[in-house]
Amino acid sequence: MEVCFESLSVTAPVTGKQLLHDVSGRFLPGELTGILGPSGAGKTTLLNAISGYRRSGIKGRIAAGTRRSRCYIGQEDLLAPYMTTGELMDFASRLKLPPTYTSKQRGIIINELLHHLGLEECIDTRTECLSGGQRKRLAIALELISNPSIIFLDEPTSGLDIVAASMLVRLLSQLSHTGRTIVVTIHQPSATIFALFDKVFFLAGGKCVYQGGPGAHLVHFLEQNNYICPTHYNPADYLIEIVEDDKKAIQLLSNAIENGKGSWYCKDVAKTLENGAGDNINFILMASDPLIQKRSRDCTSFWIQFTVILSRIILQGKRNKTSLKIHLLHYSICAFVMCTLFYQTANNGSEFTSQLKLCITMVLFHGYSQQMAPVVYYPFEVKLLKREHFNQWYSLLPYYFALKLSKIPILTLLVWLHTLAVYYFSGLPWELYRLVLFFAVSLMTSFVAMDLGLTIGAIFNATNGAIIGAMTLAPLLGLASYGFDFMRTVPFFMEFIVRLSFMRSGVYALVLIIYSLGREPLECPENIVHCHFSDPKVALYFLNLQDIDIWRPIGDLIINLCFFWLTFYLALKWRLRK
Ligand SMILES: Nc1ncnc2c1ncn2[C@@H]1O[C@H](COP(=O)(O)OP(=O)(O)OP(=O)(O)O)[C@@H](O)[C@H]1O
Repeated sequence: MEVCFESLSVTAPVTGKQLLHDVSGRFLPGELTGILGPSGAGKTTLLNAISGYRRSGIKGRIAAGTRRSRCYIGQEDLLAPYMTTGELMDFASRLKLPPTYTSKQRGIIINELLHHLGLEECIDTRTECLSGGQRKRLAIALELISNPSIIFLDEPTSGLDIVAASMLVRLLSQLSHTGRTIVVTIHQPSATIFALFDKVFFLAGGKCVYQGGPGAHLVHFLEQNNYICPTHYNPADYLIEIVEDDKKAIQLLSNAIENGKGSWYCKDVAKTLENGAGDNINFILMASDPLIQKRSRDCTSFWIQFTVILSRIILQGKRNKTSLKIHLLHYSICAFVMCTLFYQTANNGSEFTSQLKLCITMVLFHGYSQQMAPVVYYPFEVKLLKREHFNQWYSLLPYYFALKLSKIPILTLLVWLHTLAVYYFSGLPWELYRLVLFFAVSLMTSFVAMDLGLTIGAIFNATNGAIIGAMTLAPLLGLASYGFDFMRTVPFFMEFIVRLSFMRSGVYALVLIIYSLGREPLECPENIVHCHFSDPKVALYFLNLQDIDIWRPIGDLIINLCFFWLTFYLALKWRLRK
């Protein structure tokens, strides 16, 4: 399958700056094509536009196979952590190959690919322990499982030494000669790497300054335009130096090659595009080679995707013992501190404010613990999701449900242990329904906070997310503790506003659990004269909660939970479309 594009322009979304100016080109099957040019020339912009990775601000016509027939491997080495090469290959093969393939057949394909890409000895090595070159090769091996006919790679040699870089490009060259169209961007290739390309597409200042064969063709083209490449000089280096030193050269060479259209094999680009071109961008669905399509992922059901993704998350969770230990330590320390602070205060009629503080501290602890962690770790996972989803590994819905389900067991256990300790040592009555409700409210608060954190992590990067996360918590907490000492005079509209805070709902629910549900009078120490809050009804009256049913704040929490489930899903959807 070939890739061709005509009069392609790309503008930056906010500034409106034009990044590519009406470039045209054609990349043929069975060839390795390099998009070259100085830094900032627009190589990544072009690759992202023709691969479909970028969708906004594009004008022109593009034909680049179907979404299933192409894959994109970005500059960052995005590989799922805590998995070995073999496990990751198996994970990808279960998603990408039709379910009719037996594990033996999948194993044969995996071994063949690992052998071909020189990764056999790394089969039991964890992805985070692989070298830079091995990581790049694994990223390619993973995509090759579905046998794509077009592969786009952004700067695959970045971070590699010259030997590893040449090895990788040689491998790409071999892969392209099996009938695939492989397009890579490379900043400034060495002479050895340059010679491995079948075709090169030079960009400078967002314009095409050369398209065609490397070596003699390029030298000849330069000579025709009065640029004589010195003998024994890498023509790629020479062209980059020309366009960097002399800005007029960009216009001159771009005119000579008609901004990409002038190359002999580009003459019939328009004809190819005629088959299905639209007004703006249009990915023409080209006839697919049945042999190439044989292994493509097209029939893994929701259930298969869900179970495979869930098993990966569980495996990663089991391997990431540090995270589990940190969580256990955090919950244990906080439980110890809270047990000490509120020791036997929940059954003491003279400790009314301590009981309120207990409720606020519980909600603050669960809210803060569960919101801030995803804000920091989730942005990396979103990048991985984006790449795997773009390359058609799985759909969003099975991923979403697998992720949500995977969070339940550990969080439930942590919250249960914490609640049990605080409940017992604070002196709350040992009644099953009260304990279960106290735990349920703590758990719901944790889940709402986690979904809020995941939503922020899905939208923002870790730096901005940490700021937004902290900024969101502050008003929510402010609303949670607002007006407890003047509750009877709180205006109606403020009552409505405070209900928007899930933390407030959590605090209300805990207060009602402590004082309602047929609570017996609290004990009063002998030396205390005024102990009117020993009567739970007085406490509820003071807080203006005497007529509020316990299910109202719990209902508010459930509404918040549903709202943030939806928000998180929509945030992911938006991020994947962006
Ligand atoms: N969103 C944006 N807003 C404004 N300018 C942008 C935006 N994205 C890219 N650019 C600019 O477009 C130009 C091309 O960027 P691009 O990343 O495609 O370059 P490149 O050739 O891949 O560079 P490098 O080899 O250094 O990665 C650069 O000057 C860059 O600053």
